Amino acid sequence: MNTKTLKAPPQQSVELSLPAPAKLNLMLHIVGRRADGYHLLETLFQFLDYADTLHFNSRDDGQIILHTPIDGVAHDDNLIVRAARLLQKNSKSNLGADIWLDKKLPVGGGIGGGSSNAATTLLGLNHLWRTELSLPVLAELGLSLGADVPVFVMGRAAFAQGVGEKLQPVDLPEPWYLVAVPPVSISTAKVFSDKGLTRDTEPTNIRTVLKQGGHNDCQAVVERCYPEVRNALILLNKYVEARLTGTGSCIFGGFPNEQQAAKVANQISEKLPSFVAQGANISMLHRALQNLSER
Ligand SMILES: C[C@@](CO)(OP(=O)(O)O)[C@H](O)COP(=O)(O)OP(=O)(O)OC[C@H]1O[C@@H](n2ccc(N)nc2=O)[C@H](O)[C@@H]1O
Ligand SMILES: Nc1ncnc2c1ncn2[C@@H]1O[C@H](COP(=O)(O)OP(=O)(O)O)[C@@H](O)[C@H]1O
Repeated sequence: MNTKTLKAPPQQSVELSLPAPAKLNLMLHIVGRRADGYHLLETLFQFLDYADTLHFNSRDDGQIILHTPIDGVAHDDNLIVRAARLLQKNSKSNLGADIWLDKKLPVGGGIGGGSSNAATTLLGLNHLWRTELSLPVLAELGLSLGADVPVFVMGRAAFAQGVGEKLQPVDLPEPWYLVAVPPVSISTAKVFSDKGLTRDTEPTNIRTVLKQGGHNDCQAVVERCYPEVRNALILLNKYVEARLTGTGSCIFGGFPNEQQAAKVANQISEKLPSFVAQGANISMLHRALQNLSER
């Protein structure tokens, strides 16, 4: 196979291109643990207008081929390939797909790149293959791939409970965020298995969170284990109240407009890479699908 020619999608013949946006956890409380070891969370998810892009062409032979590998992730382990095969199995579709990924979201950054790639694959191929599974069915399928997949499938900013699958949509302000990317990739499983992680925050509710905010229980562990993140927080906190998203490594702060966020991004740029993006209550993926259905 000539991988060189396959690295980029064949521009003219791509049937469908869709974004796979990032998320932030504006707060993340750990309120307990299930018998299977998974943690019970309360978290506020908001999307960012900042995304990977996935390109899809359908195939008649049923094969799923991802042409753009991610370093350190085997083809068949990639959440894109796993999501495509899961949809194939559950829809009994005979079709396959050629898929290309333009990766922009940092891997292991706590902004949900892998889960978002999986959700975009489920919704994208559901559209391309005309398999017509409903969003709740796709969200349930997605949950078997990762705790974060359902929120990306549903596409609405939400207060989440359980392991992240019990979703209550919320309307939040949509500020501009500066998201700093410390030079480290963090394993979610490693943070959740840390002995020092506190797992006993009092359960709260959506109204209290919207009024009083919250914190991220993973932050203390990540600050202790990763000096890159600790130092990034010290730096960004000089300009704005900064917090970890998910299990890290990314940290973020909110601004009333793009200019103010970009100014700080510029001021820290020599020490800390970052990007600026607006918060979104409806994900870019859902806005793109809406546009398709209106065409
Ligand atoms: C912590 C959060 C917050 O949004 O995000 P990230 O920082 O990973 O982006 C998520 O709950 C992560 O969701 P996701 O990245 O899909 O995690 P999964 O693949 O399901 O789980 C990875 C591993 O983390 C642990 N895990 C995950 C979720 C959870 N509620 N409890 C856990 O204990 C388990 O050990 C699991 O094997
Ligand atoms: N398409 C994908 N994009 C990113 N990571 C993936 C993908 N498929 C599998 N992975 C695996 O999922 C892990 C978590 O990645 P990612 O979703 O970027 O981070 P986080 O869970 O911190 O938001 C990666 O380290 C990688 O091993």
